[in-house]
Amino acid sequence: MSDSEYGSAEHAVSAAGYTPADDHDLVIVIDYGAQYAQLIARRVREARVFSEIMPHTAPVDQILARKPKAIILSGGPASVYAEGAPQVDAAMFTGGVPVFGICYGFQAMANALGGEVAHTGGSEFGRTVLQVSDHGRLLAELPDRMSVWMSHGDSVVAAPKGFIALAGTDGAPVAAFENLDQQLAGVQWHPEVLHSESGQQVLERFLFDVAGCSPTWTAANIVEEQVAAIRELVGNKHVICGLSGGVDSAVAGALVQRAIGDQLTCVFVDHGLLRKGEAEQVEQDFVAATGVELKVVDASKQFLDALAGVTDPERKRKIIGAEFITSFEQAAREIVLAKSGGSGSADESVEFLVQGTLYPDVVESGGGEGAANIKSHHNVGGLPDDLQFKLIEPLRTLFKDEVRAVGEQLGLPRGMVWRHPFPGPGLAIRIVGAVDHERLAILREADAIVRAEVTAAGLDDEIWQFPVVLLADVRSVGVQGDGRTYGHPIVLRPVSSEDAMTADWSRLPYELLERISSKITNGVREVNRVVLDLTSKPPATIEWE
Ligand SMILES: Nc1ncnc2c1ncn2[C@@H]1O[C@H](COP(=O)(O)OP(=O)(O)OP(=O)(O)O)[C@@H](O)[C@H]1O
Ligand SMILES: O=c1[nH]c(=O)c2[nH+]cn([C@@H]3O[C@H](COP(=O)(O)O)[C@@H](O)[C@H]3O)c2[nH]1
Ligand SMILES: NC(=O)CC[C@H](N)C(=O)O
Ligand SMILES: [Mg+2]
Repeated sequence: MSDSEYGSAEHAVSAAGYTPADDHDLVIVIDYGAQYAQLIARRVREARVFSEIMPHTAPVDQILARKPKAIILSGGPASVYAEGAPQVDAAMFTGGVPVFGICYGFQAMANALGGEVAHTGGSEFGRTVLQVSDHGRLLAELPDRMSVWMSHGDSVVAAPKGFIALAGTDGAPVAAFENLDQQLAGVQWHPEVLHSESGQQVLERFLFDVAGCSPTWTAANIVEEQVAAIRELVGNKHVICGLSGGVDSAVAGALVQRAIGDQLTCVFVDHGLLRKGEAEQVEQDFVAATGVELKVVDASKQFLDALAGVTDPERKRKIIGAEFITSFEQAAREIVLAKSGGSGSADESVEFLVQGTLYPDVVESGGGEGAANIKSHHNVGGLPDDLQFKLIEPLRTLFKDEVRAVGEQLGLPRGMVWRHPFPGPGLAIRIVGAVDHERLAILREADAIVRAEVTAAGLDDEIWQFPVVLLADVRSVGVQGDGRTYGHPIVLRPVSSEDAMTADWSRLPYELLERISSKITNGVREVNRVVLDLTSKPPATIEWE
């Protein structure tokens, strides 16, 4: 992944992505292939310091050119002494910028500065007891013994010269160190995961007491900053916003509306892959709350024709990404025609498209080196190469919970801000197999039953998202009304999450599951079996495709 995809200053100019105003500190997380790089960035932001991720392949001068107030080196799968392992350029430690190493980053720092890293045979995975020998500044006022989360096979056996070792575990003789003169520190454990006792405090000790960062940033800051940036970028041009009824586009649309008022038209594409009642909801909720001009495009025939017979998830995603843009282009032409009284003159063309793209969409769409491409989100990796619009994506560096904070700041209704996410490709990626009208009708019915039951049980706020999936190419034998049936299974996939980067399966009450199961098998033709997905993310993802 290139650093511009991770959200560098570059796209801020071309696409009005978000970079914080100069008066906020920036902390760069260098990603060594960690599972938790996003989580580190989120924790730093929770400490009210803006943070972005860059790949470990970025040259040091490029990193320093962004003028970070501090750098954090993430964990990673490699061994520092293995051939081809990513190394830290020693220039990272002499640029006058404080650096904090976590796990692999800690080992790489030790290795680069003359300490010793070895495979001691004392691997530690999961909960581990840490004994503090010297609190130093990094662990000041924290308990002498802490339960921390480890995931390593290598250990630092000798700290580099000038460093003070602060703590150890059975498997890691040096589990934390600091060098205050050079503003360098590191820990073997993962302070970013919730299972690590005092994890957030350790990060904050580094940010504030070692690195001298100031806690000035909040997601709400972006309202003011983005409104000004968008106004300047757009001038008097007309802008369209892809509005889905979901949280992200509602917040992005409301933000842009605040900047440019009626120069904005929102475009809702009814692609025929929506859930029951969804189209109506967009009109009722968003238009009522904001008074924005809304254009509804019925493109269901185009989408379903283009998807006919397609079973490969990535192909579905690319087709949907391209069809969305075709719909937006068509809508833009019609809007220009209407505004110009039929003349459609060139200077009234629509140059900009607003999308509610979030940081996880960008990170997960990956590609290139560094992060793997898990799935192409229709609004990032699924975009066509010859895109005619310039993109405005004011939420491109934010996580979901941060977007919700911005939505509340903008005064959007609670029900809209806290709505469960629904993916842009809609039910197409919840039908495992080819998509057609009949299968969509089956899934739509089952999904409506699930949503009604969850709401009736008062559990909407407990569950982060609840995909309902149709295994359209799987059949199993059932017995219904004393007769044999050969129907499809429906999968229930309720999850808890904070930001969709990781998730756990929701422990729902058996009575609710039972009600859902019997209502679906009684009420939905073609379904004779209901199953529950008990997988966290990772190893699975939330959606099935
Ligand atoms: N039916 C649609 N019509 C127009 N634009 C859409 C539609 N579905 C998705 N989009 C665009 O794609 C973007 C990404 O979709 P995504 O589902 O991630 O976000 P969302 O729908 O705004 O929020 P949420 O994640 O809460 O569902 C949206 O922000 C929106 O700009
Ligand atoms: O707008 C979207 N376009 C997409 O192409 C897309 N794919 C997944 N999702 C949503 O992203 C979150 C993480 O999903 P996964 O765990 O399945 O990757 C979950 O909230 C998914 O619903 C999408 N949203
Ligand atoms: N999680 C990590 O960063 C692990 C670092 C290194 N691969 C080890 O096993 O020790
Ligand atoms: Mg959505």
